[in-house]
Amino acid sequence: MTTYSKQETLLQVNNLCLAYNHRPILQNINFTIHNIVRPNMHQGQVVSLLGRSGVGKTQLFRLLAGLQTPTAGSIIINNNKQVQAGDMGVVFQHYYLFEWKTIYQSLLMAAKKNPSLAGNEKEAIHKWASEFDITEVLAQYPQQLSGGQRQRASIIQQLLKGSPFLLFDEPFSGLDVCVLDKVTEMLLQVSVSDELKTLIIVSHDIETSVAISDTIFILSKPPGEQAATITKEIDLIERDLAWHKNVHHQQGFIDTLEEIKASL
Ligand SMILES: Nc1ncnc2c1ncn2[C@@H]1O[C@H](COP(=O)(O)OP(=O)(O)OP(=O)(O)O)[C@@H](O)[C@H]1O
Repeated sequence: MTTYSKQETLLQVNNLCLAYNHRPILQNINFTIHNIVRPNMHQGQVVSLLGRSGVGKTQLFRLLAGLQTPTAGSIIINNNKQVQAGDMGVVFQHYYLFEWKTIYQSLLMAAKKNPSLAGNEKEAIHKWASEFDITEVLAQYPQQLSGGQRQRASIIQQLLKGSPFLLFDEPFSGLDVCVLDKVTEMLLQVSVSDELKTLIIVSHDIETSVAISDTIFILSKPPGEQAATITKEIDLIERDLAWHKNVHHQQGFIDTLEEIKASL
């Protein structure tokens, strides 16, 4: 079992509710993300929110991104600040990039928003571009890129902004197996780049999410209820399933997938 400790609270969701015209969609959502520390390791957090189609994942994603106001409850980051639009780096499913700007121009705009990069924007862009293999497309426009290249460019765009939180909407959907492997590797690389970097992945891809996360939260509707809530938290570290490569064949991994399927 890997040695680790859970330290300060990075994000706290308290009794979050959302309703449209008095129709409840999300009810009393509560969860906490802690800073996970392993001795001599740079280790961020990778958390997945899993749920069936239509259960309310996109609504929860929009609330976490600060793009939607809850009907009740709160999302607190940095101990006492209510989350607002712009606090989190948001990677949308369709990899939003400025179509009329080259990739380099878009990345430069993002880097200029990050005061800690002042004067070093160009170096930071080239470092991430080289690390994620998009150097050769920096001078091109988004429509000239493949889906995988667009995805990497839009992740780098958010990384350059420097937010400690990165929120991903369905990052694995529509990817072929080879690209999927690259994307999961890239996300893990991002998570170890900084101890306080927190990746929150909203997805319905159970297998990929379990393979790369340290914690899983299940969003589902309890029997007889109209609205969804977090019905289960699975600590993959406790199960010794986090931070291992090739975890797919372990019995604990297979059992966890079955458990999640039964809970959705
Ligand atoms: N603007 C809106 N007004 C009223 N109801 C809405 C609105 N937006 C979403 N909903 C409802 O909220 C519920 C959850 O939708 P949401 O898009 O969050 O689901 P999801 O889990 O992301 O689904 P999928 O995985 O299929 O994208 C649905 O019943 C939907 O009809």
